[in-house]
Amino acid sequence: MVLADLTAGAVADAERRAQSRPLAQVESDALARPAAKDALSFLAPADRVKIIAEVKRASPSRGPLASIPDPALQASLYETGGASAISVLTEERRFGGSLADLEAVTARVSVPVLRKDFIATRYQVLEARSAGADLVLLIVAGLDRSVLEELFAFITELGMTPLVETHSADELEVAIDLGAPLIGVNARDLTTLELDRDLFGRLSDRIPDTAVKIAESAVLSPEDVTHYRSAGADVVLIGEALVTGDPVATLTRFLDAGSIALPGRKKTP
Ligand SMILES: O=C(O)c1ccccc1NCC(=O)[C@H](O)[C@H](O)COP(=O)(O)O
Repeated sequence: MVLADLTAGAVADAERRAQSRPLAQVESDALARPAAKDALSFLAPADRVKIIAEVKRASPSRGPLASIPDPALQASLYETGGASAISVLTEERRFGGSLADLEAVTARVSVPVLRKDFIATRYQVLEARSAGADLVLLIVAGLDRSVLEELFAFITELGMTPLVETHSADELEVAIDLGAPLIGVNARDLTTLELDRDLFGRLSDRIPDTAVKIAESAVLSPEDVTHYRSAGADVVLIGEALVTGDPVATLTRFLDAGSIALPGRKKTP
């Protein structure tokens, strides 16, 4: 199963890193960092869609996408284009990412940065904070409930914001029970890699208005952004469409396409 393999590989890679950088060291590096940015204020619902733009070199579903020799430059172009946050895929084996990418990006941009990886241990969370991350992804389908709750609390304790990712009504219930402030619905089934761009629209009404509603994956055109926005997305997370061509121009077109006010949608506290 893709998700289980990705998670096992990410945990094994973190265990390897822990041999040269023990937990006590990464913890002290994490605690020495300036406070994480308040991601919720950057991603709060507004009269237009917001975008989390992803630094993504490759993926299991699409293979190599772009070499991205300078991830910090890529991220700064995203910021120039109007992204409200940056996602950095740090998984090494199938996405070609690294913690060094994350560290380079957090050093360059002023918007919050998400560590996008297959997080299953406190060590990985501490690595995220020590590299300057403001947000950490937790995938409901990849974690036992007790681990999910523990990591959610730990991320919050470290001053970061968890983005809780779901792909079904049942997983959404878990995210809501946790009190997740940012709830993502990924169009991609991480066990089969199939895409369902309509899933967000089927689930979005169930997400409480107190949470920021994030549609993830499968945006290739401005029409896809309009589709998600019209279905109630506060934020859209986009990878593949931004890593080639001119990301500033693409983001401008995407933001224009999501410039639609959602009647009745109030700002989160
Ligand atoms: O992208 C994949 O193939 C993939 C496979 C297995 C687990 C996760 C995967 N991607 C992570 C993501 O969720 C996306 O990178 C992100 O939502 C952006 O998606 P896209 O705009 O479709 O590149």
